[in-house]
This record gives sequence, structure tokens and C-alpha cells, in this order.
Amino acid sequence: RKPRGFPPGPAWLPILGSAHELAQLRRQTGFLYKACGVLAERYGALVGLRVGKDRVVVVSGLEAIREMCAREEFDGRPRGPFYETRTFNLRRGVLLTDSDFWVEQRRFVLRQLREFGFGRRTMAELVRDEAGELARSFADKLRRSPDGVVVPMHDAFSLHTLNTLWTMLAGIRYTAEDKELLKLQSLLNELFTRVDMAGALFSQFPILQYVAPHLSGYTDFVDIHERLWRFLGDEIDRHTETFDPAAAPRDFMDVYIKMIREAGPGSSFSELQLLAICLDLFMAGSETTSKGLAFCFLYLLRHPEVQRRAQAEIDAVVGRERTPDLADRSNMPYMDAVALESLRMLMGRTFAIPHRAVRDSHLLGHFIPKETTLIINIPSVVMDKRAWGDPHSFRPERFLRDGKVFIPDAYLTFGCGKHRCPGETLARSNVFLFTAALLQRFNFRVPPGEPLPSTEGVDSVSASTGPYSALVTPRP
Ligand code: HEM
Repeated sequence: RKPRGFPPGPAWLPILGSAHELAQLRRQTGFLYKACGVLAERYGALVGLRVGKDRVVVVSGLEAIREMCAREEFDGRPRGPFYETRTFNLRRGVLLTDSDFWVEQRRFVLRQLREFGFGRRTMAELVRDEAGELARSFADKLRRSPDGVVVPMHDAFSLHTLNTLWTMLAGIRYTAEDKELLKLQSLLNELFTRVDMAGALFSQFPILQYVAPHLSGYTDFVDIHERLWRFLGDEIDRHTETFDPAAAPRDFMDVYIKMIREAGPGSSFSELQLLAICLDLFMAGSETTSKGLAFCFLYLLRHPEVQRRAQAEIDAVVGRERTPDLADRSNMPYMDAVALESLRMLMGRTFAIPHRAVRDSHLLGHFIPKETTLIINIPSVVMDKRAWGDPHSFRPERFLRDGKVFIPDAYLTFGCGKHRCPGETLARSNVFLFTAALLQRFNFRVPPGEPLPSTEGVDSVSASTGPYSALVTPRP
């Protein structure tokens, strides 16, 4: 039964709750985020749902989200088979954990991501080198057809974003032909097609794990995770065997192994936790960044004038002789604004990671019982007409004020509060440098005879562009 004072929303049917109405709206609009948008218009900033066994509140609008993220009673992460099966039926990692365990582990991960200087290479150098490799791979394609080549852009970036993460974590960089890379990529792709931000069918209706393990996706979910654990576990074993405590750490794995040994048994640092953190950083960091880049180039194809203006800035600040560097960013506000606007477009179609109420509480006058899942409706803020005027237009100059980058309060692309994304610096650096390195050397146009690529996107755990290609030509 609906608890007294629970936020308004669609009727709760026995067993199904409001899953049926949500699924119907999702079918009609084509997207989970649009279905939640319709519900927010109908019921307000807080919409109360029941999806199977889960009580869910969708939180929309800057005021409600800010208030929620500022309160530690909403800092929990959901429990249940979906969130725990992925980490050996325990709550491990940093993405879907809470309490003191999460605080300690998040602090450690955040510090490493900030200080980031493994094997004498800083993050800025690592991302710059990878951006250089990306530009070289495009130049190689053009060597065979110098007048221009048609490149599928929707998946042009996953190898390179994966490389920045994997180099940071384990010192490993792949080439496009690498078999290990293909294995990792296909595992991550499989994983992403089987989850969404509302959880999974077998988690909302746990009985399905037993009565319909195949149909509910449970068997596949477990199988993919077992293969991912083996992949990451093998690399952790290699690192543990070759770890030299007297030498400078080669990568994140070394720093973590050192911490396990120093902290000793009984601490929150363990090999299992290291494996879970690697899994989390791949899940949180690889798809989001490469999809953000895919949105970026989709809009650049639709707006050649933005491309020209960014290229003029690159020419003036960097020239054509060297790869753009993060140190150039403060002199390249327009290019920085292109990256910000592209990520706004990605998150204008994507939810944040669900939170959980850790005790009975109230939010905006409504009762939120303990164990309620809270879904942060990021599109309701980053696509809010009142905040942005024309939110659906790709207009990087909205981030410029007096020639400098200005980030409005409604830029909730990386969330807010204590769970705010710890990968923001890495993600923004990737998008900025990858885009600048390509625009420095190439022009991107819609291939002759093809329509402009659609901005509609494809519903997924984080939104994707549909498949699209660009005609890439060298800049004169
Ligand atoms: C385009 C890129 C990215 C976007 C838009 C993005 C956005 C977000 C958002 C909205 C959250 C949720 C905040 C919340 O739950 O309240 C989040 C959490 C997180 N992100 Fe990112 N992210 C991106 C890239 C990355 C990268 C590259 C990494 C890793 C290197 C990363 C690691 C994480 C982690 C570990 C969390 C969970 C933090 C916690 O719960 O304490 N993200 N991100």
C-alpha cells in the first residue's frame, strides 16, 4: 500500500505496482527519461512509483535535486540483487556503495584521480598522447583515400576512452586489432545492453531469478560479470606478482596494492574491492565519455559554423604543429564550451545513478520512507527551458561570459552533493582534447546524399546517438 504522505504518482496495482504505466509511457515516448518527464509534468517535482518490490521516487528540477543531494539521509545507494550480484553478492566498489565504507574508498579514489601521476606521466600527458593517437588513426584512414573518407562516428571513440581508463588503472594501452581489447569491449557492450538506471527486471521482481532466470536476464547478467571478474582478476594477479614496494607505482593498481599491504587485514582495502573499483570505473567512465564524444561530433556535423569557430581558436592558440594540451584550455574558452555543451546534450537524455533513503525522512513536504530508491532526473534540469531558454539548441556560447567560461548552476551534468562524479576532470579533459585534436587536422561533414544525423538518440543506460557517419577530409 502507498504510505501516507508519499509523493503523488500513478496508481499502484497489486504485484506490478506502477511498472505497467511506466512501461507504457516508455513505449509511447521511446525513452525512460521522456516517460519520467511526462510524469513530472503531471505530478510535480516528486513522483512516487512502485516498480515490483521497489518504492521509487523520481526527483525533478534544480531545487528538489539540490535539496535531496545536500541531505545525508538520501546518500544511500540501492540494495538488492541487481546492485549486489555485480560485486560477488557483497556491496563493494565506489559506484553503488554507501556508509563509512564508501566514504573511505571514495576519498581514496578521488585523491588518485586528482593527483594522478602514475609512472611519471600526469593525466594531462596521458590524455594528450591518446588524443594524438586518435588523430593519427584518422590520418591513417585518409592515407588510403586522401580526398576524404566516410567514418562511422557513433563508435569512433570507445577504444581511446577505454585506453585512457585502462592505462590509468593497469598501465595497459590497446591497438584497434588487439584481441584482449575486443574481449573487454564486447563484455562492456553486453553489460550495457542489459542494465538501465531503474535497475533490472530480476531485481524489481526477485522471484524471477528462480522461476525465469533466463527470461528475466539474470543468467546473462551473472555470466557477463563472471567473465569481467576473470578479465580484471587476471590483471590484478599479474600486478600482485610483479609489485615492487620500493619502486614508484606504475598505475592505480600498484597504488591500491600498496594500500592493501599497509592497511592490513580487516581494513576496507582488499583485492576484491580493487576488482570492484575497476569494474565501477569502467562502468561509470567508458560509455559516458565515448557517448559524450559521439554527441559532440553529431552536433558539429549539424553546425559547421561551430566547427569553424572552434578551428579558428585552435589555430590561433595551438597552431598546426603540435597536439593540443590541457594547458591550452584556459586560452580556449570556445573549445571548452563545445565540450561542456556536448556533455549537457548527453545528460539531457540520461539519469544519474539511483540513491536510497537510509531512514524515514521528508522531502519538500512529502514522506520518503526508509529504503525508497530516488532517481535524479538530470534532464529536467539540464534541459530546463527556464534555465537555458533554448535547451535543445546546440549553442556553446551559452557558457561564455566576457570571453571566459561560465558554468551556470543548472549545469548538473556531473550530479551534485557527496556522490558528485569523481571522474569529471578526466571526462572533461578527454572530450576537450580528443575533439580539439581532431578539429585541428580535419573537417567533418555529412556524407553527400545522407540526411543530417538525428538528435533523437537511443534509449540505453546512458543515452547514445543512433548510428551516423561523417565525411572526414584533411584541413587545407
Ligand atoms: C561524460 C562523462 C561523465 C558523466 C556525464 C558523468 C556523470 C556522473 C553522474 C551524474 C554521477 C552520479 C552522481 C550521483 O549519483 O548523484 C556520476 C557518478 C560517478 N562517476 Fe561519473 N560521469 C562521467 C565520467 C566518469 C568517469 C570518466 C569516471 C571515472 C574515471 C566516472 C566515475 C564515476 C563514479 C565512480 C561515480 C560514483 C560516485 C559516487 O557514488 O560517489 N565518471 N557520474
